[in-house]
Amino acid sequence: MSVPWKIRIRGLRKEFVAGRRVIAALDGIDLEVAEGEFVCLVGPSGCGKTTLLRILAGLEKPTAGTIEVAGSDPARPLQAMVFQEQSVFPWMTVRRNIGYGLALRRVPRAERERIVDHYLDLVGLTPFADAYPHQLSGGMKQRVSVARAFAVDPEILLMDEPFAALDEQNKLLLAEELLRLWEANRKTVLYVTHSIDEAIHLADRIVVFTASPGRIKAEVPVAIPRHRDLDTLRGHPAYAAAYQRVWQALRDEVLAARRHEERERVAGRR
Ligand SMILES: Nc1ncnc2c1ncn2[C@@H]1O[C@H](COP(=O)(O)OP(=O)(O)OP(=O)(O)O)[C@@H](O)[C@H]1O
Repeated sequence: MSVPWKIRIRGLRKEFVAGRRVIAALDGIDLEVAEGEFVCLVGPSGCGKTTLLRILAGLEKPTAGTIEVAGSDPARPLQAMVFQEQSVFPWMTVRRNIGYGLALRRVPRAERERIVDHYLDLVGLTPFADAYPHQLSGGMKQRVSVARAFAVDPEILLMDEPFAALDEQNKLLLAEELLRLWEANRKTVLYVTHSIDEAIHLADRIVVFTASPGRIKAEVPVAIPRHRDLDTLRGHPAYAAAYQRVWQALRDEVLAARRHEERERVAGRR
């Protein structure tokens, strides 16, 4: 049976208990993401974006509500996650890092090598296939992480500020490469970023969260055709409109998050 959504979230609430305090991280999240859609999540610090990805990755349990991921093929992993911090294995070569998930899934060696070669080529790391992570730049290591996530062909891809630690120019290049990969292989992606610019570059739809506890404040479709080219993107009339809508929704929430953090500081909880 086919469903119109790939991810469906209903009434999601997540609380954490820290000592005698209960922290509500997410509250009343309802969200549907279509198959092959690229959705960016933006919101003030601490609004629960990472928590939402971790719940989708099965690393946290919701306090209330439901999360469903429509799986089309039981042989494929449900999700793969790419984190901000470099999560490549330092003792493995680039080739073995990219093939790691495939080896875990016992994909036969010849098939594994074929897939790894394909992604090495797509992320431009073929000449570095036998290098170790300490021989690579930060941007190259993140390319390895992204290639590893695509290589296992997950139903959905969860990306938590994957390029945040990189300098601006590398961030732009990596975002372009990610789009190239995604356009060749339209996965359903949930991508967390603090950058409105990056969100408009990447997303079909931007979901703006409120300050903690995170609720959905606005959903902004990005009506800019693909293939999006950085040279012309910012001059597109829909760019300014999307930027303004996201920033208007976000501004008050960032201020609210800042006030909350100041109160916590005064109370000595930070
Ligand atoms: N394991 C935990 N125990 C207690 N509180 C937690 C835990 N994980 C997250 N929180 C709290 O839940 C809230 C949401 O955190 P989360 O990291 O999901 O926010 P975020 O939007 O990803 O923030 P940032 O943009 O700064 O990365 C925060 O108040 C955080 O302190």
